[in-house]
Amino acid sequence: MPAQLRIGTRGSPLALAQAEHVKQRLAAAHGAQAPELDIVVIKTSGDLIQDRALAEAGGKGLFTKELDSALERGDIDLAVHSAKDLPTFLPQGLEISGYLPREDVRDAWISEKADDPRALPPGSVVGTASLRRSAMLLRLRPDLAISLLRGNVETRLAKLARGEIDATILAIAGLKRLGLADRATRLLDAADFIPAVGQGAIAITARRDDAPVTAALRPILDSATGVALACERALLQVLDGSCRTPIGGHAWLAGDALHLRAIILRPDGSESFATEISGPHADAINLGEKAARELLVRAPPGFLAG
Ligand SMILES: NCc1[nH]cc(CCC(=O)O)c1CC(=O)O
Repeated sequence: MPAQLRIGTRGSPLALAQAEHVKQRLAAAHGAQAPELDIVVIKTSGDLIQDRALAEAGGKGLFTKELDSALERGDIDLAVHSAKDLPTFLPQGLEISGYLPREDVRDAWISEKADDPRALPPGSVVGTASLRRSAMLLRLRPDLAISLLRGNVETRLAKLARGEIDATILAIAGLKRLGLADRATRLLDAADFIPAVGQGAIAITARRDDAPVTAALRPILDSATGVALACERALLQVLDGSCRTPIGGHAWLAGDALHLRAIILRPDGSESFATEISGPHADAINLGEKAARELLVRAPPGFLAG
């Protein structure tokens, strides 16, 4: 057991809450033998960039690059991420050690104007920076206006409170971790509002060759979440969508069977392709890849180019 574990995290309130959660889990799992646990905040370029075009140009790695470097340099021993924000590929020397047990994967609808997207008055403005949420909303309600809404969860809720937008959609997992679950007006059914790959799961990355850290993490990691995430991430990897492609993917275990629901959409919601697939959990990666290939065959050429 290492004498000390430095837990790297971004500095947003959600990231800090997740790092604190990991720290508590480690403390509880190791009891009196627990190493000294220190949270180390790392500033990432994604936190500094408020402009969506720039953020898109940088891709998802924007939120993880500095954490990766800190791990590689040995400034931290593990890094805590929202699985949803992890890019498909990590630098060579790093790996996903695993995931904490997954939270509720669903999206939460938040609005005082209507308790469901279908009931919102025509032409209402919904704030979201997520292409997936925007495309799924427009699929249901092409008349709605989407307002780009960057910033952390609190910023978004403040814009809603000031009436700058009529509704927003956020992951219930994030709201729960921030103690804000009571803001949710309703939880959207994951079967027709398919969550993002990784939504609701906290991932831990570490150096690939760091056996003591990996061993210290083992008791807090959840294998069922690992199976579901391996499937979802295989889907994403084969789809290889640009960061401008709306993609939903949700896998879950029921007994020994693994189920996967996946969707790709045009950003304006005018066209979408969805699939559902099941199989033994040992085939997690194959199932994800198979679903992705099916979607690629059905969609017209260039669909994923955005
Ligand atoms: N991209 C931002 C982000 N990354 C993870 C979460 C929520 C927590 C989760 O999905 O695990 C959020 C905010 C949101 O989508 O509402």
